[in-house]
Amino acid sequence: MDRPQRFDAVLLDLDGTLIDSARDLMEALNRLLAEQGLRAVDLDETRAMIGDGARVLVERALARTGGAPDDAARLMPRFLAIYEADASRHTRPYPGVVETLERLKAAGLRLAVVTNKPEAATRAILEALALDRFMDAVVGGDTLAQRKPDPAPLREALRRLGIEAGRAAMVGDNHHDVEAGHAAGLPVVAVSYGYAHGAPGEFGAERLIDRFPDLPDALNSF
Ligand SMILES: O=C(O)COP(=O)(O)O
Ligand SMILES: [Mg+2]
Repeated sequence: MDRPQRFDAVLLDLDGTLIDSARDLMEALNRLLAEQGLRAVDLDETRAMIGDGARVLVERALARTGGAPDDAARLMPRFLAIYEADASRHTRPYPGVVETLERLKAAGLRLAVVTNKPEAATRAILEALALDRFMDAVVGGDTLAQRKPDPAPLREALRRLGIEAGRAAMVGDNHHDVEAGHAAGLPVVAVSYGYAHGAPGEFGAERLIDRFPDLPDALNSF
């Protein structure tokens, strides 16, 4: 691909955009829930709860299974220990992600992950899946005090890349990716295959793609 005229950098959401991580998150949740004497959640329930960081994931899982959502804060260290010990057993990049990231880098774009997943787990997964080599910056859900939909993590990624908001695009699967992107002054490409809460076509993103390999054309269409 040619370097898109409008962009020098692309900020990328992780879960539901670059990687399908639902099964490892479900298995970690189910170990935690079993320890609390609560029922297991299935994959569809897990997908519907991903997207607002680990703490909200645990809160939602407790609420759904008859536990006390208020216990989430207390249970976080245990959940993260379980999840981080085995975060990439089943987690894989979506089809065409590796090849597409290669194309974006070859076109001279700088890339950053901006995710609500805690940074330690994010870095471990990126390394395990050999995606870390593409990333010029990584901002996790606990890197700053704010997380998406707050624009602060996107601004922090741009600062680390040395890129102005006007020269970057955001890519993500959820409404908070669109909100954060717009609040930071970035156009947004939404993906339709992730863990969206609602219809991705209705989030107000400038472009909607059904496959990650459609991203270069979407970026070139601005
Ligand atoms: O950890 C989560 O809830 C998901 O994170 P992401 O979709 O922002 O990558
Ligand atoms: Mg996501």
